[in-house]
Amino acid sequence: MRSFQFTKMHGLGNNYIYVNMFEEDLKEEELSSIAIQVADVHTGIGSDGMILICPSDVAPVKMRIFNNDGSEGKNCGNGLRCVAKYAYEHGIVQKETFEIETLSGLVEANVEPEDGKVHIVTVDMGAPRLATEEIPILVDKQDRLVNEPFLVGEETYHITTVSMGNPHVIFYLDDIKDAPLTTLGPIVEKDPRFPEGVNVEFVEVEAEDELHFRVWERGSGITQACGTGACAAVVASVLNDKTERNKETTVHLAGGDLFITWTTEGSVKMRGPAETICAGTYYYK
Ligand SMILES: N[C@@H](CCC[C@H](N)C(=O)O)C(=O)O
Repeated sequence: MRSFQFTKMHGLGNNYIYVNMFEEDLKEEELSSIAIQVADVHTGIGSDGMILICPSDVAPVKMRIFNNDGSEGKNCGNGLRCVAKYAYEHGIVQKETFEIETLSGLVEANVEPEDGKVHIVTVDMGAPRLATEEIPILVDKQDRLVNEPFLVGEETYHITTVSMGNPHVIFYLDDIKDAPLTTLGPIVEKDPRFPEGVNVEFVEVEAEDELHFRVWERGSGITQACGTGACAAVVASVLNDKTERNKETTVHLAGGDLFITWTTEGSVKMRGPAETICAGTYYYK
């Protein structure tokens, strides 16, 4: 039997098994299968997926995220806050502001320690990418998709697409309680017009600085929160003239609140919690 040490952490209930790859040595070709195993609630630990905290050539630390179906994502907002907390608390970094490498580029994290422990982290997520080829979505239009008609079956919806390093599609609803998470979510996630799949988000506008948000995540299904998705929802809401640029917007997710600003300088700043659940040894064959 083989084993590795893990820490389970969550950001607003979006929970992952974190593995410190400065100390552990998991085989590259087994990462996808290990993510599926640890995420299983019956025979594993139970989680939305697995996140690796890795050495980097260009930053003090690098994050890799695997969804609970074993697919590798390119970014994870809640994961970034937890990686920042872990890196600071475990001495991987000594500064309160530092860069984290992701598969979609570098971001900057700022931790707010109290007695050596971190509970709140702000991440400068960089600029959203809006061009259709950067989402990617296969449509004739080359520039951004904002409130564009989108046919699913016989129903026409209106969508806005945003990449925060990973793909998001936003649908607006009058009442978040009606979000068709398990019906529209999986169909749109795998729609061939999104060649890499997509994270599907439903948003209700409460006020010009307040949104309600629910998500069907690519590769993981319903989760309590999606940090990149909440950032994408704030960007989409500015593009749709529902909220204001450079003004902090409170996003109410199933697991709690995130505070997000799309700054006039271009980047999206996300502030929110990061918590440790437990740590231990995971055994596998
Ligand atoms: N929960 C995450 C996003 C995780 C990756 C996503 N499912 C993808 O495949 O792009 C977040 O907090 O951003």
